[in-house]
Amino acid sequence: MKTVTGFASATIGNVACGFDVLGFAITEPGDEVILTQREKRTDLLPVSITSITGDGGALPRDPKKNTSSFVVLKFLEYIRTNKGIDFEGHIELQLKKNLPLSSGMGSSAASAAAALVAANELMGNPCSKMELVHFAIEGERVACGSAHADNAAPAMLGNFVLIRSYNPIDLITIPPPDNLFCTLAHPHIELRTAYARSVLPRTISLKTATEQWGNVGALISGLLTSDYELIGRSLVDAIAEPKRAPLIPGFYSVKNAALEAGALGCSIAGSGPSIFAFSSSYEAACEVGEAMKQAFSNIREKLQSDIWVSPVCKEGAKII
Ligand SMILES: Nc1ncnc2c1ncn2[C@@H]1O[C@H](COP(=O)(O)OP(=O)(O)OP(=O)(O)O)[C@@H](O)[C@H]1O
Ligand SMILES: N[C@@H](CCO)C(=O)O
Repeated sequence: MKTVTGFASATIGNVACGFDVLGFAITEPGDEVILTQREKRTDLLPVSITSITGDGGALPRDPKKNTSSFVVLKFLEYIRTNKGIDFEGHIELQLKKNLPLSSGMGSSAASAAAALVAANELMGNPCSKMELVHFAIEGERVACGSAHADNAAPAMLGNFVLIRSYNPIDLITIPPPDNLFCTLAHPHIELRTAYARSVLPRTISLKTATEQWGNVGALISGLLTSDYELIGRSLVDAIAEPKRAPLIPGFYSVKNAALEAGALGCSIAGSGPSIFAFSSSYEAACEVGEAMKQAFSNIREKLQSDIWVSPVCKEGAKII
């Protein structure tokens, strides 16, 4: 019997202007997946879920429906076909769900990335993280019907990750500037990614597209040159934010509070309802967090929120 624990942290997709093509990881919170290898298969499938904590009973226990176990099944198929490793035993999976569901914090991707590094370790590390990330991305299809990579890729690889192409997958990791800090405000409501995607426009005008790709290019340049002012000016989303803001009570009040408190920029984290902001020091990011929390509690709905202040995580999914 061998036991391994994988950890992967929350991630923030889109980063304002990079809808489905840009995301980054923060250092905490994150999901933990504990895998225990048994010699004998105890089920038809080689993976079974023995416990899930922290989800209030909301997540599927069927191994084909939970992202954590689904990606391990895909990984085992892959190493059998491509690496000549035919695993005949059984894997018991325990999921410690520390990330809130439908939060915009990449909850489903964190479970998948944590499970994959643990499974890879159990099997003697036959795959690189660049190989594993493909399964994590497929896990997103199980979670919300779309295999977007802007949570799964940074959950696995850390840093900022730019998805240059989906077909074939071409991922570019971008290390963060040294003094960039993220404030993440998670209001206590849920917004399902599938629904938040359904409100988006199917087509956009050339004017909107021009504005958006100008900002994506400038944001990448700002990250690579540690130009904090440019990073701030580029955090503009002309496509998703205007459509999703009405789904998040108090979105503009919280965004304005963050900017007034000195944030470089602020937008929706992934598909929401969480909201993120960047600052150029830890102290500034903490002040921004207080302002965001206060603003959520001041709106008509008086929303409670959790605040995290974090640098960008450079490590990605890991064994703990
Ligand atoms: N291990 C898992 N963790 C979280 N959600 C899972 C997991 N496995 C399956 N799901 C399914 O994914 C859905 C949650 O997905 P959703 O994409 O809305 O949340 P999220 O991962 O927090 O999203 P976001 O990318 O916006 O942060 C739920 O329907 C849930 O059943
Ligand atoms: N890019 C995805 C991220 C989901 O967290 C979306 O905006 O729908």
